Amino acid sequence: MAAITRLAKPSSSISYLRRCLSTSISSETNPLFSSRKDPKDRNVQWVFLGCPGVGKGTYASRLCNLLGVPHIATGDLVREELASSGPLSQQLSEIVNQGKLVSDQIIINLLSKRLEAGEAKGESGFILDGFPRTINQAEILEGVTDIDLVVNLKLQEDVLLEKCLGRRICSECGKNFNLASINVKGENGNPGISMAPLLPPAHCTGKLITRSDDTEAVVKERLRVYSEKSQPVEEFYRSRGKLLEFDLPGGIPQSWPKLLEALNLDDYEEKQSAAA
Ligand SMILES: Nc1ncnc2c1ncn2[C@@H]1O[C@H](COP(=O)(O)OP(=O)(O)O)[C@@H](O)[C@H]1O
Repeated sequence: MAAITRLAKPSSSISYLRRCLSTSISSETNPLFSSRKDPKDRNVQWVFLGCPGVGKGTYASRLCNLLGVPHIATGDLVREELASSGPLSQQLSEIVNQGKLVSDQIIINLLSKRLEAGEAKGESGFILDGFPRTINQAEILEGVTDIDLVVNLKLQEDVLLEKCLGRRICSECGKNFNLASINVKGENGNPGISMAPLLPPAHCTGKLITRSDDTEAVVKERLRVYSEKSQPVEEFYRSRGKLLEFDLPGGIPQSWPKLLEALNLDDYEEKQSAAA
C-alpha cells in the first residue's frame, strides 16, 4: 500500500492523487503504482460493503484474524480522531452525529496515516471496512491499488435499525456487543430471520457505552445516506466483476460458516485450527 500512503501525505491529498492519477506514466515506471503486486506475492486486499449495523466490523475482523491481515475500519479511525480532541475533533463530531459522511479528503488523510503506520510495522494486505463509501473514494482506491474482492453484506432494513440501537461497546476493552434480540417472521416469500443477542461477559457489563450516532434519528439518516452515496459503490464493483453478494442468514453461528463457504475458506479455517 505504499502508493496510497505516499500519495496522500499532502493536505490536498485528493487533488494531489488526481494529478498523479491523470499522468500517463506506465505502471512499470511510476513508483506510485509499485504496490500493484501480483496477488500471489501479497496478502489479500479486500473491501467490506454494507449498510450501517449489518455487521461489517464483526465479520471483517474475524476474517482478518483468520487470514492474518489488518482490519482497517475508517469509522474507527474517525472515532479515534474524535476521541483525541485534536484540531479536527469538533468538526468531525458535528458531521458524525448528524449521520453525514466526512469529506473524502479527511478520510483519505486518516486512511493514509493508518496505512503508513501499518507499512512501517511490516503489514501486508488488508480488509477495508467502511471505505470506499463514495464513488470518488472508489475511483481513488482503484487508481492506486488492486482490490481483489468486495463482499457486500446484506440484511433487511428494520433489522439494521434494531441492530444499531442494540449495539454496545465496552469502554474498557473496546469489544462490541449487541443487546437486540431479533426475530422477524418470513413474509411474502421472504425468509424470516432470528439473531440472538451478543451479550457481554460479566466483567464488561457495567462498562458498556452506546455510540453517539446510534440513535434512531441518526441511524435512519445514515441508512438514507448509504443508499444515496454508497449503494452506487456496489454497482461500481459489480460492473468490474468483483462484488460478492452475501445475504446474512442469521446471527454469527449461522452466518460465519456460510460466509466462509461463500469465500471458499471453509477448509482454510479447519487447516488453521489444526495447525494452531
Ligand atoms: N469512508 C468514509 N467516508 C466518509 N465518512 C466516513 C467514512 N467512514 C466512516 N465515516 C464517518 O464515520 C461514521 C461512522 O462510520 P462507521 O463506523 O463505518 O459507521 P456505520 O455503522 O454507519 O457503517 C460515518 O457515519 C461517517 O460519518
